[in-house]
Amino acid sequence: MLPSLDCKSAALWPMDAAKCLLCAGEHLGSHLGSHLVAAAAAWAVISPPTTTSEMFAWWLSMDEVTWSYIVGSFAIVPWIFYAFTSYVFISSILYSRCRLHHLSDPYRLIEQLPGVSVIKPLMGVDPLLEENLESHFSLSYPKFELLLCVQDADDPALDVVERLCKKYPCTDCRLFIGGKDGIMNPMVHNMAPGYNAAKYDVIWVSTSRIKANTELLMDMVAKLQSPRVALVHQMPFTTDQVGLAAAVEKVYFGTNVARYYQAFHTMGVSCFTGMSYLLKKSELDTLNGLSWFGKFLAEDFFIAKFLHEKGFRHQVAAVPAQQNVASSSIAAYKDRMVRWMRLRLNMMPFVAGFLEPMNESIPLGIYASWSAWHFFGINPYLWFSCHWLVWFTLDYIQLKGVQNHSLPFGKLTFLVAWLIRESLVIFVYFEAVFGVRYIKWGKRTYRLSNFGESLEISTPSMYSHRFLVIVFEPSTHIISQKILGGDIYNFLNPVASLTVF
Ligand SMILES: CCCCCCCC/C=C\CCCCCCCC(=O)N[C@@H](CO[C@@H]1OC[C@@H](O)[C@H](O)[C@H]1O)[C@H](O)/C=C/CCCCCCCCCCCCC
Ligand SMILES: O=c1ccn([C@@H]2O[C@H](COP(=O)(O)OP(=O)(O)O)[C@@H](O)[C@H]2O)c(=O)[nH]1
Repeated sequence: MLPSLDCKSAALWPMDAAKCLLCAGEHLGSHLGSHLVAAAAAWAVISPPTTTSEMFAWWLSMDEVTWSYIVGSFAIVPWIFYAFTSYVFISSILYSRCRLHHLSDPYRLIEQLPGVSVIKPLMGVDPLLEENLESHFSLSYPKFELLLCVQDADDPALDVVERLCKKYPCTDCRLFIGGKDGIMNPMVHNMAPGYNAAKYDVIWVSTSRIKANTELLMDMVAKLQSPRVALVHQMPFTTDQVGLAAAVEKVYFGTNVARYYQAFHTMGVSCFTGMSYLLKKSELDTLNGLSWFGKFLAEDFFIAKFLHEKGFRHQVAAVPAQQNVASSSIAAYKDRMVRWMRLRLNMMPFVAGFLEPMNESIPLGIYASWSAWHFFGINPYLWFSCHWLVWFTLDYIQLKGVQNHSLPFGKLTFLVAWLIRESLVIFVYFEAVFGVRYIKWGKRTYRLSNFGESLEISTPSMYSHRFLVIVFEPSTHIISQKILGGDIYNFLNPVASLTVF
């Protein structure tokens, strides 16, 4: 039964009036019918609520003042994000202009350059792998060794390694094949024998994508000399490659990543990506050595965390890391972003799950446009357009600062790549959230839990039963139910979905 109401005492706009109409409806017909009649009448006869507070108050039968406080609190949040984002934009643009690309002079700081053990984990071949490896073989640093770690004996990277060993017979170089048993993280598994055999205290982990040069190594070595510093890392960036996918990658690393990387550095917060970094082996060994970090998938995050907790500072190298790969595609870029996002979601759920997306241009723009309308009555479309224009312009300035010379593409390509990057974030986020525990890297899928601290190799049975899909097959006109043989990652990936169906 519907609550009975004294219709005469109604007419307190709009809730009571609606209830009164509901009451009238009760006398007229069926239960559901009465609700519909009442709702339609309330909207048709009485003018609908005009402010957000009135609307919520009306919907949820709550007093309007309480709702206006609640809605007002929500409307303030984007301005806090704006304040933070403004700091991030300004500090990182200034950082790129004033600190980045300013090399330390090692000879001024150090009398004798220390030896460096360079560890290169290798798996598979990219057309530019040889160029990347050669840039390490040909370093003119006075004392270094190359520790080349190849995943398994039939990896095609071995041919490239053999060719370069013959070409540079004077380079101190050793080869390790097959990794160290019992280590989950595939990259650490691969690098462990090289790390254990290193003869110098300064270790440089330089992944296969990285193209190196002597100046950047000198700069990193100089920065590592302070007794308070145990880790020097390069901010990730890319070399100049042709194609839209390469432009999207450059835009991502040169805008979004650079912004956080540099701004957090100015705040003393470590933002670290483990694709190219120098560390003191003696200090990592007091934390049980590199192999111990192989129990995490995000070894870089935990190395940085534990060294920081030991009281060490981290330094950012003057030169951004030059990821030099030819075989990039937007799908591969998206998959990498999903993998990284899942890692961050496991390790920092609140930061990656809420703060990070809320500080992306589209969600923040929509939120702030509503807030500007709520507080000041500003047209939300106008606000969003201005918001995007400012964001776009600042990103362009940021990218130019990180690039430090002319970009390999024009403004129109930048616009297209930027739009793709900003829109893809939303898909990446949702794909990462569904199936957040499962991360595919190298040849395996892993399952993470306990804030990224527990890691196990995932078997198909652990996730194959999770998604029941209704399939319509046009050729036979049959509607059937199928169990998806993978996690939602496959479901959201159009290419994989086609294969499954
Ligand atoms: C009030 C608003 C607050 C906004 C806060 C926004 C927070 C944004 C946070 C992070 C964005 C930075 C993104 C940097 C790129 C990260 C890349 C990444 O995810 N890397 C992971 C995987 O690394 C690879 O692992 C394999 C290895 O071989 C590869 O070479 C690696 O690249 C990596 O594991 C994760 C690193 C996490 C770094 C983020 C640390 C940020 C900490 C921010 C703390 C924020 C506090 C905010 C306080 C206001
Ligand atoms: O199973 C694997 C996966 C990766 N790697 C190496 O780990 C490094 C980082 O891999 P990738 O570029 O895939 O990581 P990302 O930078 O995308 O996180 C590279 O040198 C790879 O050769 C490895 O040795 N074994």
